[in-house]
Amino acid sequence: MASLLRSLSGPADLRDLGDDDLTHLAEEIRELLLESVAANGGHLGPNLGVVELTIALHRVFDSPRDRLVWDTGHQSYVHKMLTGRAGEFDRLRHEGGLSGYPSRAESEHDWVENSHASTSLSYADGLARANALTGRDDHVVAVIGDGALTGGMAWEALNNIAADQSRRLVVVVNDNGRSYTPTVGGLANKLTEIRTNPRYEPTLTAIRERLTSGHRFGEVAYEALHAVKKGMKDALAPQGMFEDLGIKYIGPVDGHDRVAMEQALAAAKRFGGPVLVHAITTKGQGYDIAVANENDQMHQSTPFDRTTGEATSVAPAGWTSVFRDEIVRIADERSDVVGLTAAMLYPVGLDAFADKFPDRVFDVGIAEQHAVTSAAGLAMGGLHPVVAVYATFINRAFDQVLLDVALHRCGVTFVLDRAGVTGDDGASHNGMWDLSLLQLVPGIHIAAPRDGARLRELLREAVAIDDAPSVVRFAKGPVGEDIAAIDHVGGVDVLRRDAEPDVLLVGAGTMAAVALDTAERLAADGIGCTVIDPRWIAPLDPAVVELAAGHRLIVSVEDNGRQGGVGSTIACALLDAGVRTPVRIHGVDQRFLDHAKRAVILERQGLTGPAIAADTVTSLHGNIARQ
Ligand SMILES: Cc1ncc(C[n+]2csc(CCOP(=O)(O)OP(=O)(O)O)c2C)c(N)n1
Ligand SMILES: CC(=O)[C@@H](O)[C@H](O)COP(=O)(O)O
Ligand SMILES: [Mg+2]
Repeated sequence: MASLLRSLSGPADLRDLGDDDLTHLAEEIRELLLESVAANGGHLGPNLGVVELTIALHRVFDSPRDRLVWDTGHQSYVHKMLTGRAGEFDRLRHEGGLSGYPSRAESEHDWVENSHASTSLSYADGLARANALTGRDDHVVAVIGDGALTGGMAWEALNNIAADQSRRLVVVVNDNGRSYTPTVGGLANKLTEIRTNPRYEPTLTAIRERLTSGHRFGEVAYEALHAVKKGMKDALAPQGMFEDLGIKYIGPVDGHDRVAMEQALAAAKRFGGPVLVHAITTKGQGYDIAVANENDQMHQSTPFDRTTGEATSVAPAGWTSVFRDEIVRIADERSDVVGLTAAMLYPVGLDAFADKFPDRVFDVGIAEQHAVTSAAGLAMGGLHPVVAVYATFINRAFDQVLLDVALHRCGVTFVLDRAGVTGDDGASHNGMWDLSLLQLVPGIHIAAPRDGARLRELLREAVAIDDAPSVVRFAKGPVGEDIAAIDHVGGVDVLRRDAEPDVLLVGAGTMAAVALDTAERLAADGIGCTVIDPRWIAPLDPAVVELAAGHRLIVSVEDNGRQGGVGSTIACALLDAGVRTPVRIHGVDQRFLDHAKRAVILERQGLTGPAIAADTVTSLHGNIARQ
């Protein structure tokens, strides 16, 4: 790591640095970002885009007295470097190393760990109210991206923030025009209009040329004009949207011009009421390969080669690619099928569908609640929507699934990618709640495919359901080899059947492979098993209860929280049927998991063949002893 960055112990040290040092510091920060993300993976584009903005923030405001809240938090690496953690970036996103998001355990400068977008303004509203009520005259600053600003919560918060003109609350909109892909919607269009106002640039250039043509004074005069640059933008690019709300607007400001940013932030700080600073930045700034990357400007990178920007290891085909291909085949056959994404067209695999049928895939911005209820409207209008989101993000749209889709018996299919433990992105990104939440929804159909073949089958079965919500959920990462069934009982696939089996192993989704591995290990101990994959978690197939009755122990395995998951459902069904076979439920502990690789967390959680086999032997002997 370079020297100046190493010399900083905290944000206060920034205030003694001169312009040249600060310019050099920005270069060192970009070098460390490239070095650490190339080695470890992470959010390169977003962080390269906020280097000057973050330096300016920490020079104008006094963290942690002044609270700085980062929306989504994926763009907080620079903040971490400037708050004493630059030396830890060699272990970025490593287990026990630096988290890729703010972390209260890491620093007093960090406030919000939740990586779900559009929450920062609500936190800021609460913090500012608390300051007012407790007599603190400190500032609250929320940094929110243009993408996160398309989330409904952000506007609920702005409505409240604007209600009280006495609160010292600064909203910094980091407007780079992108979520992963370009940000969409009317708001985005307005921001783009402000950002690219044709009248502003030529006028400013003309003034710059006139002032600096040939004499020294001109340069000084132009520099002095620097501070009023924003005023000219106000005049030339009217900013009514926010000021009509009652929030003072400052900008647009060049987010890579640290001096301009500091002047705008200082003006905002002096303002003493709710104020919005509109910073214009470029995602990937300083690394041309990122800036030029059309898909996502290296929003989220796996380890890569800095000279080419190419991933250093090519991951095997993942679940998403199976979905990406099959949904296009389905769309070919069914013109009523449409797709919805919440600003994640490529990550959820709807890009091929959108390429072939651009009028049938809708990007609604980071607005999952809207996506779900809009899908209900699409279904009422005679279409069959497929809403593709990461499993953890469906949490915030639970009420919409329950009362906008299911209550009206709308045929909407939810494809939940990244279901189960994801690992690297910390507690709020694990998809460990969807089975527990969605099994509460009356009439819902939930499928958990065990392999690519089953994903294709179950996706087709799901889109054929036109009178209820259907869900297909699958994990992050590579999809294993297809696992053929050797028999079927009702709608349940039998994957293994030993002679005189003692144990019924129920493997849900990706855990079917773990269940088979467990059975192999138990067989070596002379314990026979039947291994089944229910395919549909909800409604639970009665065959599971029938099969359970013929065994001495039921062992369920799932990549979901234990509370209210598959195992709970099976145990409840056995109780209801008066089947007294004991049940062992293997799932994810119901707690927030620190970041680590998915495989490491699954191992820690005992969701492996060896661990489950050992527990089964103990339980079986225990049960034999009790009977
Ligand atoms: C509720 C929710 N949905 C989706 C995501 C996935 N996601 C993470 S960052 C991001 C784009 C954020 O764009 P923006 O707010 O403009 O920040 P930028 O990356 O451009 O700095 C998305 C969609 C999320 N974190 N939270
Ligand atoms: C913050 C953000 O962008 C997350 O959505 C995360 O990066 C997803 O990562 P994966 O797409 O690698 O699961
Ligand atoms: Mg953005």
